[in-house]
Amino acid sequence: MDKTNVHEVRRLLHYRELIPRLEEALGKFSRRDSAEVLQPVRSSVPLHKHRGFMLSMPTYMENSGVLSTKLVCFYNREEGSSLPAVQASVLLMDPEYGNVKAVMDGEVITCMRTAAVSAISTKLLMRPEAEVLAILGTGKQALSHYTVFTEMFSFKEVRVWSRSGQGLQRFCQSVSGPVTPCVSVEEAVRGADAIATVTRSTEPVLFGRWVKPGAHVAAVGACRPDWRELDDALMREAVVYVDSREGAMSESGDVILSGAEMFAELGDVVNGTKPAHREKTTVFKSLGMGVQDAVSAQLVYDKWTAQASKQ
Ligand SMILES: NC(=O)C1=CN([C@@H]2O[C@H](COP(=O)(O)OP(=O)(O)OC[C@H]3O[C@@H](n4cnc5c(N)ncnc54)[C@H](O)[C@@H]3O)[C@@H](O)[C@H]2O)C=CC1
Ligand SMILES: O=C([O-])C1=[NH+]CCC1
Repeated sequence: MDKTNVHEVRRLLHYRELIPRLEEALGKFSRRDSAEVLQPVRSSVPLHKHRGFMLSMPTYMENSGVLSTKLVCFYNREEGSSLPAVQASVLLMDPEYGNVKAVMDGEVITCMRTAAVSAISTKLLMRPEAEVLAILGTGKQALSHYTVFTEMFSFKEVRVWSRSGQGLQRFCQSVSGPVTPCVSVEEAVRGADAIATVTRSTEPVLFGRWVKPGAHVAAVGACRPDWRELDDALMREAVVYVDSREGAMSESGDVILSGAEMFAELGDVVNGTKPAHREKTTVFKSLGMGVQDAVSAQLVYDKWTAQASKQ
């Protein structure tokens, strides 16, 4: 991917503009009004030789005139591999003519929209008196989650854990605010009010017995039907919210293998059709949706064309 494109997307995309658009898009998606959002469950092609998957994520928003698809490859790389875990491109098309209007880098979009949606779940489901955030993992998603969570909330402490000491050190050096490095998951999450799991693990790393009652967990990794980040106890005890019921039923190992009940989509809470159980332990199981990429890419495109027309 052309680096100028990556920098351009990073320059144009800001959480303060992105978050309200994503919140609105989640609400539209959960209304299942096909003129608002048409988003089939994404298709996935295994890349066995390379321990990866390619996802194709088409989305049409008829009322908004947005037609897009994201192509994203993600990999279960060996620890220490210098190859990226996620690579993506987003295509924006004209729905009337079918021509491609823009092809843009999808890596920044994926990092930012995923973290922004976790921040929305946390805003809606975390207890108001929350003080401690724990982040499990120290990769790209961990960084975007740190950025948006510290921008949006005033945590007294942000704890971070990685299974790699080097990764933990790199993370602590690269963030601009305070952070407490932790040597174990238990140390990081005991007493935490909000927990973001952003690892490439395929086995549970977060166990219910360590989680403070009433905490909110934004679970971002484990995007395959046989991959886990959370254990059965946590999934069964918590009130579980998802981005898409259909998506979670086909892709989330944490949902499918635990047999946990999905209480609501996040969009249902945005729409006020399902309650936000802030008083209980809550899990938001994030898998990522095409509509999140569509509104992010449209925002980049609108800002880019507005700036270009002034020059
Ligand atoms: N829900 C969503 O919308 C999205 C989810 N993802 C998923 O989020 C996760 C993180 O993505 P990135 O930050 O881009 O990856 P990354 O490769 O930059 O970071 C992964 C982190 O997980 C850690 N890790 C790897 N294997 C582990 C294991 N077995 N146990 C514990 N930690 C382990 C690494 O040390 C690193 O800190 C991936 O699973 C990815 O597929 C990525 C994009 C969107
Ligand atoms: O929505 C997304 O872009 C992804 N979900 C899992 C890996 C990438």
